[in-house]
Amino acid sequence: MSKLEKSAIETALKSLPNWELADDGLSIGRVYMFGDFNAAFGFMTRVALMADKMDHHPEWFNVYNKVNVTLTTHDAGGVTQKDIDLATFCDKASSS
Ligand SMILES: C[C@H](O)[C@H](O)[C@H]1CNC2=NC(N)=NC(=O)C2=N1
Repeated sequence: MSKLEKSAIETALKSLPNWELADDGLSIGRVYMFGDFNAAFGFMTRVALMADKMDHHPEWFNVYNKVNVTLTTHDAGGVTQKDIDLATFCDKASSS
């Protein structure tokens, strides 16, 4: 899958308002806050199952109720449609 141009990433992020393009342009990221660790880990579990189905895995960091998610496509060396699709799923999974 090929790397998206910066303008295409910015267009896609209009539908993902809490996501930001990293300064180096190579990844997108978002911080999620949950009520407690149980809710945060439930989110991570839902995303992990989908990520494995997609064969596309997040870089993330969890402390208690906070999850920092970074998405990039290593194989392409930047952001691809797979990152946009997984970010869209993360947003859905964060409210289910
Ligand atoms: C062999 C396997 O398909 C690849 O290594 C997959 C696994 N998961 C991946 N996840 C992410 N985020 N980027 C990749 O390029 C990637 N590649």
